[in-house]
Amino acid sequence: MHFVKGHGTENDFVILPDPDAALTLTPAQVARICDRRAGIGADGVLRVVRTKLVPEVADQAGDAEWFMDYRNSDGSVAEMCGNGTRVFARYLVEAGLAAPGSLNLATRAGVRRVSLGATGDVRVDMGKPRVYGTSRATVAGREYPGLHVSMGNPHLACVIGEPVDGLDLSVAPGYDASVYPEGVNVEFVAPLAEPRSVAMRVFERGSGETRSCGTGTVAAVVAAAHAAGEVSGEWRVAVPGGDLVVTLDEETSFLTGPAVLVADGEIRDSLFA
Ligand SMILES: N[C@@H](CCC[C@H](N)C(=O)O)C(=O)O
Repeated sequence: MHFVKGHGTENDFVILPDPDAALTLTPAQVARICDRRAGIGADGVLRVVRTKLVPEVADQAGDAEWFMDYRNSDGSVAEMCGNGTRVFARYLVEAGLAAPGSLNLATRAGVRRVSLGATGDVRVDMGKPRVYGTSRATVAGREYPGLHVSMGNPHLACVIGEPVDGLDLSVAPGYDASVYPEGVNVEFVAPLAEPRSVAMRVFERGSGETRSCGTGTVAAVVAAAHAAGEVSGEWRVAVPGGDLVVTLDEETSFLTGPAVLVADGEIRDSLFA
């Protein structure tokens, strides 16, 4: 099985080209591929498959030729992955499966429009963030209030009054399972000195702490903007893996940043066994 490795601000993925939907990928296989010692290592898997061959999404995918089948590193399925869409689009262009410019991608959360050149940053229209009130995360016995934001997948974005570096995210933050029955991605967000600039760390559902999360950065900006009494504007989000730009307007949100492919290889059958 051919694979490509890529990342977006160090949120890293194993890309599995499966244009004809020949691959049945089990959660255990995904977890083995993503294992950083016994496998290739990644925060998640992006299976690249023709949308028309995936009945669960084909009906709502419009003209999106390619479906991003995203899996977390524990093998669980997620609705959306913002950095994943950017890396997926970079792969399509570099593989000659799409031309530079704008293209629609199918995801489990709906169609996302991605814009990119032959090289350089990738921008994705992430859709309108949905805010469902407030909730709380717990870290090391301390409670942090946050905003419940849906980016197609669930987020709890907590603006905190301290630097994010000091948080112990080696253990999953606690959350209210009655609010998030399917689990949640938890962001901790600290405003920086420059206007519209925040630092963020994230504990992702199904992957643990990662060095970046695209849907999480948009949720973080929604929470930071909400705290600042703003609803639109361009924000810089500093994550452990680099910098991303999030733009909010009344209708939608955009995520812009680097997406890089770093390796090609073959997975041996023994990893799938
Ligand atoms: N890293 C992703 C989000 C991946 C899915 C998430 N862990 C979930 O389960 O919802 C991103 O860049 O958005």
